[in-house]
Amino acid sequence: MTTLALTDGFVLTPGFAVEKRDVLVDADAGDIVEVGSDLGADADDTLDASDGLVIPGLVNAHSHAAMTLLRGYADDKPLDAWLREDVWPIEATLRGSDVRAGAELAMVEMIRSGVTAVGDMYFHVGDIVDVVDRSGMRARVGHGVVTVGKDDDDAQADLDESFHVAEKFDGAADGRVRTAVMPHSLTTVDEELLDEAAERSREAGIPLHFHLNETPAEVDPIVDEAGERPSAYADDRGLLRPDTWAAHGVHTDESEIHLLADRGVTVVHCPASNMKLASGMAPVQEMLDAGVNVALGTDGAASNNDLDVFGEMRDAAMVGKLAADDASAVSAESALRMATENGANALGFDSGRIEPGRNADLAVVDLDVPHLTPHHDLVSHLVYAARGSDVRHTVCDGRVLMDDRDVVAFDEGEVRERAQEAASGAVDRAER
Ligand SMILES: N[C@@H](CCSC[C@H]1O[C@@H](n2cnc3c(=O)[nH]cnc32)[C@H](O)[C@@H]1O)C(=O)O
Ligand SMILES: [Zn+2]
Repeated sequence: MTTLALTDGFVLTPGFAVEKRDVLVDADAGDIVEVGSDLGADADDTLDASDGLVIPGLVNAHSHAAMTLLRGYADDKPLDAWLREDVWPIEATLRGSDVRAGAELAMVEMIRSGVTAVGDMYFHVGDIVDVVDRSGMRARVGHGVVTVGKDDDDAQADLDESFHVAEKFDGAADGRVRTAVMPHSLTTVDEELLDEAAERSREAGIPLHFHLNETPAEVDPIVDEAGERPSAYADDRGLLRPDTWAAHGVHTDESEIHLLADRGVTVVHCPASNMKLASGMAPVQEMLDAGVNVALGTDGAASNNDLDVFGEMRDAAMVGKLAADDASAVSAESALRMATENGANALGFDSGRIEPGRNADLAVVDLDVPHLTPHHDLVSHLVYAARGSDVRHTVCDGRVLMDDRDVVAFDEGEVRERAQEAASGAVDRAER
């Protein structure tokens, strides 16, 4: 066993107490071995966590990582117009090498801000898997299926591709990559193909991920045509299961909240994206009260516009209070739980809590800065005052991905250059 000790820091316990401890990790197995005192002396390697707080690596449960290429390309528009007029036309020009460049930029950005696991829906998934593998991160990935506007053969082929991708890449990167089948949404995939997605994925034991109730335009047509709320429609298709995680859940009524809770579905709250596209406010505190597993996601960088999950925690807490007209709604503790344990549950990873036997997915936040002083309550600081750039070290699966703000796997300058080139090339092709 090769061991790594994170020494001399404070550690966030599963109960969200903060204790002065070392964390000993099995770098081969990728697990946490022990949380205790004086564990550095016998370890093969050490990572200095002094003046730092060791937290579970954050989980970005809904993203389109390669959309970093479109950051700042089209802003200040609502979802439907933004997708149809700007995003989809330029995405149509993206090649595998572009998606790779965008994913590299995303992984560097996420590692720098202490994210160790991401749920990602996109295309050219093989390229994304390759980048995840090299980055050292953990991911649950899938091919997003859109069937509206396609003939039957093309629609079927897109769904088949999602299954092909899910089967081919599951367990890649020494098991750090897991997969799911990902119909884009209930309104962009035809009913029969949603039925097929549900049935085949259930038989094959593959999880499901889709956008749910992001805007009224994703709700009203279903209510009009099927005569029921979208979550009931999804349930009739067999899409609501404990291994389902759905993004957004903004326009979700009380009956749906109880249905989602009952079926064990995770809802990924994406507060920045929901604010920026003016999609609305998800009933987060109501979902938490009903027992829904609520996680956090950035969504793509083109609707956020960064991949900093500290920002999502703060936004979730702030806007959650505003929407509930209650300053006690979406507490710091619940926002932090969403970004750690709940996110890990959503993606099916044994991470999100610092205790022996769990995945050694960790981040060390530098506390030695003005905006995190004084130390009344470090959970409060993580949610209300910290930002991604406060992360000093990132560890995933027992390996150091960022050491003292130096991302190990990538040359950041080269990554930024490749992303800039890919983005410019895509714009040229889209506007030609
Ligand atoms: N196979 C599909 C791609 C689906 S990937 C997932 C899609 O979700 C899109 N997307 C990004 N953010 C959002 C959002 O907030 N709501 C809905 N879709 C989004 C993203 O641009 C991407 O096209 C195709 O060829 O068009
Ligand atoms: Zn999305």
